[in-house]
Amino acid sequence: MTMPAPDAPSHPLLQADRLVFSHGGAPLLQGLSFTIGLGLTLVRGGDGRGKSTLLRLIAGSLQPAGGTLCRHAATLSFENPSDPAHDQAVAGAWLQARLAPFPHALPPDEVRRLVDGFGLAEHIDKPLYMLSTGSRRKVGLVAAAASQAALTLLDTPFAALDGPSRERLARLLAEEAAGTSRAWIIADYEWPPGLAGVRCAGIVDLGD
Ligand SMILES: Nc1ncnc2c1ncn2[C@@H]1O[C@H](COP(=O)(O)OP(=O)(O)OP(=O)(O)O)[C@@H](O)[C@H]1O
Repeated sequence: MTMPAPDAPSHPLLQADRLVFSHGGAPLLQGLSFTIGLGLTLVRGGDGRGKSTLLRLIAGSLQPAGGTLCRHAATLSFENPSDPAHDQAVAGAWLQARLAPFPHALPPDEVRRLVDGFGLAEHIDKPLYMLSTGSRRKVGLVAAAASQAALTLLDTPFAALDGPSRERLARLLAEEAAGTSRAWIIADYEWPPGLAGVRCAGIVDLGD
């Protein structure tokens, strides 16, 4: 089921038309259509309804079996620092490498402010395998925020965060919700409580 965005986006950055996808068994997504514009869009759904799969389809790491996905965004950020393949990378160097392809990424002093804001200063010189799950996720959030990507995908972004980092993330996303340059897709079970009162530009509902 897809709920229409509250307002049709005036700058569609992504259009999905009758998407079909299966991991091999019964179809997980069948005839899913939606449009994503600027601000924050929620991809919501219960356990196993395909939220993460849809993000991977949008990112292009999976291909739909049917339908079309048209991305108009020039740049896309979808970070997964928890991937064991990144274990040996030093957090600061990993961040730098992740930001390198983004032409409008924040300058180093602003990245540093984000690192400090998420309480990561003491971890920035450590390899990722030494960081807690939450800290690894925060490094990914800093990369996503600092990329200034036109389209940014976040999978359950508040999960495993400490209180101050949840607040920092909520502030960041609240600012982005009011912004006019970036689209963010947040996959989660519901609109995160930390974003209560923040404008949701649209909902793609995968059901319960
Ligand atoms: N690589 C894969 N191969 C086979 N099945 C998969 C694969 N990835 C996910 N699935 C299955 O597809 C379904 C959707 O998974 P997905 O992770 O996209 O859902 P989700 O909504 O993000 O779930 P959750 O919120 O529980 O993480 C689940 O039943 C999952 O087990």
